[in-house]
Amino acid sequence: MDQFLDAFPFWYMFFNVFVVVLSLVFLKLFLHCWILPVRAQKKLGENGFSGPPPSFPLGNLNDMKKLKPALVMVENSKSSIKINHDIHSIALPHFALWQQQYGKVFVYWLGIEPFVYVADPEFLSVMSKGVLGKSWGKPNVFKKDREPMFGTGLVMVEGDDWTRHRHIITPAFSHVNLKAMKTMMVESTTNMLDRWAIQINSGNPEFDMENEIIGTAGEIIAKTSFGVKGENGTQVLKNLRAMQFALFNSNRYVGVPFSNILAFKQTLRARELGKEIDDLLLSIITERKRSLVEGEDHHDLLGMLLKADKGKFTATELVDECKTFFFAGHETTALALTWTLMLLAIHPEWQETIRDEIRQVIGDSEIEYNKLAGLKKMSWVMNEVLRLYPPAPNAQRQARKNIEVNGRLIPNGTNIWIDVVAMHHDPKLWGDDVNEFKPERFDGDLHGGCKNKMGFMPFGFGGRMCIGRNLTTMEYKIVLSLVLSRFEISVSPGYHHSPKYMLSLRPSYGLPIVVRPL
Ligand code: HEM
Repeated sequence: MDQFLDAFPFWYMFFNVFVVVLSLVFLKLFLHCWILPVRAQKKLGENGFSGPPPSFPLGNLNDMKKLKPALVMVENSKSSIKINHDIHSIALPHFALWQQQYGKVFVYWLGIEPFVYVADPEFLSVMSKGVLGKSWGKPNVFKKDREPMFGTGLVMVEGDDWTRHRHIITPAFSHVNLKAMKTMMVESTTNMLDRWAIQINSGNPEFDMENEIIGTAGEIIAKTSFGVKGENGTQVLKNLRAMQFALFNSNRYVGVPFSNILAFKQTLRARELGKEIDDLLLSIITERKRSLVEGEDHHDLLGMLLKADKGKFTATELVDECKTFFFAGHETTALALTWTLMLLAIHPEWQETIRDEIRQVIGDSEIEYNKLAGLKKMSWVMNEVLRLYPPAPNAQRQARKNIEVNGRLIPNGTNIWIDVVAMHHDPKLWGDDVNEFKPERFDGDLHGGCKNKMGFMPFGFGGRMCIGRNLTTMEYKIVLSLVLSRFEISVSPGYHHSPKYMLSLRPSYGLPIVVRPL
């Protein structure tokens, strides 16, 4: 070997450079995967953050995977079905267990990423106050993982970029603009209900409501975001759903070094679909820009953005915002409606109350946007559903510098995991009836009587509160009004109540509902 290297000085030099580069790569990996996490763990420990002991390289992922979501007993008697809504330990058993051991604020690890778990609204309100609030970004580990879904859309951007995006996008969600979307929502919902009527007439009154509503909500969000018309639109919708499936219907190890290689097939598939979606959306945007010059109007979010934007967004940013609207607004709204149908199906008295209100406020005429605000009891029901079954069951942040909260230092780079389900089901915040379906708790109280205002946060908190909440409320009220005006619903005996966490909070086995025309 030495003779070979002496004879070939070039190879000798190359070998040396290769060894140095390889050593540097190993050193960087060692620093990133071992030294920094160990240092972070030590610092967090010194600041009083304890938690379940992590192992390398999975952190606490194995403990989390071991504790599987359980099935809740559904009491089925002749007259009624009783369902237990105490779901925290069902959907998130690891957090319920660790909370008992370490309290409402503790540290756990996703791979080599430390997460401070927070289920204490007091802690949350201190950490998100004023200047402190600006010190938080979105976890890099999720930005990378969800890049094909959100890119640099509003959900993921931070700092000055976030201010710019939010400023440009906010007017698109104004009441005037939302009003123009009513027809699209009524049209898609009526098509679904007409299909139901045909199926019931053919002798099959049972529907998987999760499927039904997700399909219709997907169509609505695609129409209201970027106009789903034509082949391009339908293809985008299909690809968007396939990408979400590729990313989240698999066993992935977020936070574990090289986990992308472990889930190579899914990652590749998501990237391929992402590329196709980007190309399709780009062609829709180019076409829209052309038709805008010709004075054509489009009453969807993209149309409104293009009109207001006047070149402030690049084409890539517009593509990312369209994807963001779809992913942030599609399943969340669909699941709010799905859980509502489950709860109303087991509470026929509330079906009747809401139906009366619809008769009084809307009557037999066509739904008008301005009348939706008058559906007050429906708003209570919506809030109560979002409390018991929040479609966005957590929020995450990452410290962009060393931050002190209540005298405890959270080191730069530490992630925060806010457990919304835990806070929404905490008897100390809501009282002994916390797990009962009681929409009237929101009568005259936007926080439903919660002892701490931060304890109820279905749409997030602070400046990053959901930008689509008015759109969602409008869609929710339109779909529910149309459903309850034509049908009454009950839960099928085949329903298994087992809410599970998969990005959103969803039924594990669908939601079979029996539908009867009124
Ligand atoms: C029931 C329905 C919905 C729920 C429960 C929901 C929930 C949330 C939550 C919790 C956040 C804050 C996330 C965080 O702090 O990290 C958020 C942000 C966001 N939501 Fe929604 N959302 C819903 C519907 C929608 C709809 C219909 C759209 C758009 C069409 C939308 C678009 C967004 C966007 C763009 C953000 C990021 C806002 C920002 O960071 O400035 N959401 N949503």
